[in-house]
Amino acid sequence: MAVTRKKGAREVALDILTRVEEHRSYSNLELKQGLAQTELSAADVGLVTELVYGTIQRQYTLDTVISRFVKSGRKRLEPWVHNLLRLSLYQIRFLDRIPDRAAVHEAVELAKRKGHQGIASLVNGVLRNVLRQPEVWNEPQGNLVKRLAFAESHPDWLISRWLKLYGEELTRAICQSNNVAPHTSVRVNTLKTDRPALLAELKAEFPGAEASQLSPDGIVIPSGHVAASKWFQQGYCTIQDESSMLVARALAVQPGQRVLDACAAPGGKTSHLAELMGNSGQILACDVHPHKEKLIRETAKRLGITCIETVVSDALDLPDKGLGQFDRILLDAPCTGLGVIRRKPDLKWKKTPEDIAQISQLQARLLERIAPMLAPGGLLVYSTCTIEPEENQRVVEQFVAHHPEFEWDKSLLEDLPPAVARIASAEHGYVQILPNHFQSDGFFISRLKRSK
Ligand SMILES: C[S@@+](CC[C@H](N)C(=O)[O-])C[C@H]1O[C@@H](n2cnc3c(N)ncnc32)[C@H](O)[C@@H]1O
Repeated sequence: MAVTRKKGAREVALDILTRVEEHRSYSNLELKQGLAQTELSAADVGLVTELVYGTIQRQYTLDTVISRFVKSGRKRLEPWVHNLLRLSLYQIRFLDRIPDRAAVHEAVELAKRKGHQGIASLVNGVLRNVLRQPEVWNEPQGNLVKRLAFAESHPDWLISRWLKLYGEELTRAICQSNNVAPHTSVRVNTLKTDRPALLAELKAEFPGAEASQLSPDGIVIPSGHVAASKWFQQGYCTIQDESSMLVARALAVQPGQRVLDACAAPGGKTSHLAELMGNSGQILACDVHPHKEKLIRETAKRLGITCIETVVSDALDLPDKGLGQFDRILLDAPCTGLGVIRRKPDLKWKKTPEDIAQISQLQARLLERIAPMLAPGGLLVYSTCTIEPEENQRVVEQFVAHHPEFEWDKSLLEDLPPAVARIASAEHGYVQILPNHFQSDGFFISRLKRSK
C-alpha cells in the first residue's frame, strides 16, 4: 500500500509560490486552495501564510541577492528551485524566529526530495554563501530609485512614480507600510448590537481586540480567526478594513432613502449602507460579474438585511434600464488596487503603468454614465482603494469641469473622523488615505453634490 507523505509547512508554501508563478494567479486564491488540501496545525497555517505573502512581498530584494550568487543566471532556474531559494532567503533575512541553519537544512532536504543531489548542492551553496556575506542585504549606494526598490522591495516604475508624487520620505513610508502584514478589523452590525457590547464579548475570545481609532463602527483584532467565530457567523460583524469603513459613512445616508451602489460586490459597503439606514429604504446593488451577485446576497442574509436588491449589469448600462433617480449613489470604482499592496502583495508585480491609464478611462466613463442618475440635491461618493491621482482626483476633476450641476462637496469632512478630516484636500474636501497614515488600506474618498 502506498504511504502518502504529509507535506510540511515549507513544502506547502513552496508549492503555492510555484503555482502562483507558473499560473500567474493570485496568491490569496492559491493559498486558500493550497491550505484546503492539507491538514496543517493552526500554527503551521500561520507559517505558510507568512512565508507565501512575505516571500512575494520581498521578491525584488530576494531576487537581487539570488542573482549575485547563481552563476548560471537566476532566470534559468526551474520555477520551484527559484522559489525554494526565495523562500529560504526570506526566512534567513526576514524571519528572526527561524534559525538560519534550520532554514538551510530544510531547504536542502526539500531540494533532495523534489529534485536531486545536484539541485540540493546548488541550494546549499547559494544559501551558505549568502550567510557568509550578510552585507549583501545592505541598501546599495547610488541611484535613489534602485536603492529604495531594493530596500523596500517594490518595482522601479512604482518607486519612480511615487517619488515624483510623494517625495522620498513619504515613498519610503508607504513602501514600509506595504511590507507590514495587515491586522484584521471588523465592522459592528448595528442592526443587531452596538460596539461596546460586541467589543466586550469579543474580548473574551480575542483578548487583544480594541475599538478602532479610525472608524466609529470598527473593532481591531490583532490576532485570531474571526471568520470562524460565532459573532461573525451569526451576523454580528463583517470583516472589513478600517479605511473601507469610512466610505459608506461618507455618503451620509438617511433611513428610507433610495440608494444606488453601482459597483457593489462583494457587498462590504452595501451592507454597511444598509446598517446605517436601519435596514430601511431601498439599496440597489449592481455588479457586472454574475458569480459575485451571490456574495452580496449571502452577506445580506448573514447580517439580517432585507433592504438590498441586487442586479447583475455593466454599470455603464444602468441609465438605460429605467431605474429612475437616486438620493444617494456610491461609485466604489474598479481600480488598480495599489493602495492595498500590504493585503495583496502580488499587485505590485502584476500591475503596470498602462493599467493605471487604462482603468482611469473606465472610471471616467462610469462616473459620466452613473452621475446623471442622482436626484437634484443628492450626494454621490466616488471612491477607490488606490493612491494614484489619475484614478482618483483627476477623474473627479475632469467630470466636475464638464458638469456645472455637480460640485465637490466639502461638507464631506463633517462625516469623517477628525483624524481623517485633517488630511483632506482644503480645496475640494476629498481624502487620500495613504497606507502609512493609519496603517490601514490606501483609499480615496470624494463626495459630489448635485445642485439641479
Ligand atoms: C472595488 S470593487 C467593489 C467593492 C465593494 N464596493 C465592497 O465594498 O465590497 C469594484 C467592483 O466593481 C465591479 N465592476 C467592475 N467593472 C464594472 C462595471 N463595468 N459595472 C459594474 N461593476 C463593475 C467588480 O466586479 C468589483 O466587484
